[in-house]
Amino acid sequence: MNYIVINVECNEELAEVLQAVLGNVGFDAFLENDNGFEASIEKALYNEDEVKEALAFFEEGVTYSVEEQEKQNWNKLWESHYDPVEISEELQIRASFHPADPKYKYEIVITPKMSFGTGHHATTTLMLRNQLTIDHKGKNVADLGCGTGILAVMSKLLGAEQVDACDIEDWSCENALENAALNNVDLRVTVGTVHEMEKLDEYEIVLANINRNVLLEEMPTYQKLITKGGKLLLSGFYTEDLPIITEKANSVGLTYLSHLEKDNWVSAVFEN
Ligand SMILES: C[S@@+](CC[C@H](N)C(=O)[O-])C[C@H]1O[C@@H](n2cnc3c(N)ncnc32)[C@H](O)[C@@H]1O
Repeated sequence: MNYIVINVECNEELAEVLQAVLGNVGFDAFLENDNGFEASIEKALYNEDEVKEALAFFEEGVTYSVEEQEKQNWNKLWESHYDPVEISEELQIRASFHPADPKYKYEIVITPKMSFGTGHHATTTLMLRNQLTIDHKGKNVADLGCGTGILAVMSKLLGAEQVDACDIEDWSCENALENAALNNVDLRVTVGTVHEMEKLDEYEIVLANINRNVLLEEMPTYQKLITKGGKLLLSGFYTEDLPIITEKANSVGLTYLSHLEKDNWVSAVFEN
């Protein structure tokens, strides 16, 4: 399978914004470098006009080039650039080629490949930080849009009993299972959306780091998936979208509890 990779040269501030813009037109893997970042998308999903239109607004201070790459090359590139990330004093995310660091209570080892969820993106960081504040012991957890499976693995490290994960991309599901094995935990992983998960079980904790529109559309199903008193952790949307997300959550019977912010991204906690 081939991928379209856009190499964007810009400053750090713009990189955050542009990654979000490209995320909205389907790009789902981002690799930062000294001059900006690279973003990739499966070739079949790439729409050149849509991308040109999205980037036209940012002509000043941004240059970019587009190339086609094979999946394998992208993975090699990723590995050579991947640094460990400290999420909190307790938690570090690293690759298997980095040494373990005993100063952390929790470590998650990730081989990211093409999937989103390396710990480098603000939304992943915020979800993990929210998870660290929630009691997972003995609970059933669903991770919707699992990417690398990083949040699902975290749930297991925090003592969850059963963790089910799903993603619409089959390569993410494969990668989540690979990462589960790297961290010596068991996950059940399904290709598909929350509608597949509905058939499996009910959950005391539901995690969904996807995007604003998907969250708004799927919110009624999230509510049905969560046991009474259970928690819903959401991310993938900006600070200015917190009111509309909260309004939708309230309309299906979920109560806002708290939220964290980083680089204009949010992760919010709701209760059923
Ligand atoms: C922002 S990434 C989050 C990855 C990981 N959970 C994390 O927190 O870093 C969103 C993931 O959701 C997947 N996705 C997009 N729409 C989805 C949907 N409706 N249902 C399930 N997964 C979806 C994408 O393929 C992508 O892997």
